[in-house]
Amino acid sequence: MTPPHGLFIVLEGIDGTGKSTQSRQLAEWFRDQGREVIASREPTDGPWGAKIRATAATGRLSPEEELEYFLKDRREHVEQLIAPALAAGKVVILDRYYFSTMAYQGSRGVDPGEIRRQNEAFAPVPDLLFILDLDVDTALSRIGGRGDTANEFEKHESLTKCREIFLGLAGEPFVHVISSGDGPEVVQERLREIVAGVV
Ligand SMILES: Nc1ncnc2c1ncn2[C@@H]1O[C@H](COP(=O)(O)OP(=O)(O)OP(=O)(O)O)[C@@H](O)[C@H]1O
Ligand SMILES: Cc1cn([C@H]2C[C@H](O)[C@@H](COP(=O)(O)O)O2)c(=O)[nH]c1=O
Repeated sequence: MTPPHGLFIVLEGIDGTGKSTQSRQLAEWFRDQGREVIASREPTDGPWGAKIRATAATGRLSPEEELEYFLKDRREHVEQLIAPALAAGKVVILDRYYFSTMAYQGSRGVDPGEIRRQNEAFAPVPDLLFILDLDVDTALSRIGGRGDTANEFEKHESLTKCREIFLGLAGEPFVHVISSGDGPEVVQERLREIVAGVV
């Protein structure tokens, strides 16, 4: 029997907008419907992802070095997890992908269009991209409420630029900007309504 067509969903947005919360709930929803789901995140928990995460505390690399590390991490992620899962007809839900590279390394001066070109040379474009949108002050307060202190990637000025780059993607057919200012249940219902329209 031919497996169902894989479905590739990405959640993006600045730190604290609820990506991890929504990804978990969306994965649970699909599993309740009997679909096989691969939920993952970037930076990954692999060697390159670990190197990147370490810099959140020790101090960031140059924008160019960060870009190279994220590309290396993502190539492994696509080859080892994303592509095989989609080929097997699974649902893949990512908490961050190359649109974060466009936003975060773009906010440091690397051309977002060039970042997108380099990534789309090997990384599949998702079927759905949800951009969770929230003002920076509220996002940072949620990070504090989570018990974390803002790290080197979570500076107000850079997150403001990141948010602008994310919102610049609005209007593309696979992109949906979702305000995450409402409660998590309300946000999840909005995601499910859009997903239900394409599955
Ligand atoms: N809609 C919401 N309303 C209020 N609080 C929320 C909402 N969604 C998530 N939160 C809370 O905000 C904090 C950040 O949520 P979460 O970790 O899911 O965000 P994130 O986008 O994954 O953050 P990061 O990018 O830093 O990992 C958590 O404490 C979470 O419980
Ligand atoms: C994929 C990706 C991520 N980042 C940044 C964004 C975050 O501040 C950190 C860690 O991500 P998490 O959601 O807090 O786990 O990494 C980036 O700069 N570039 C990227 O491509």
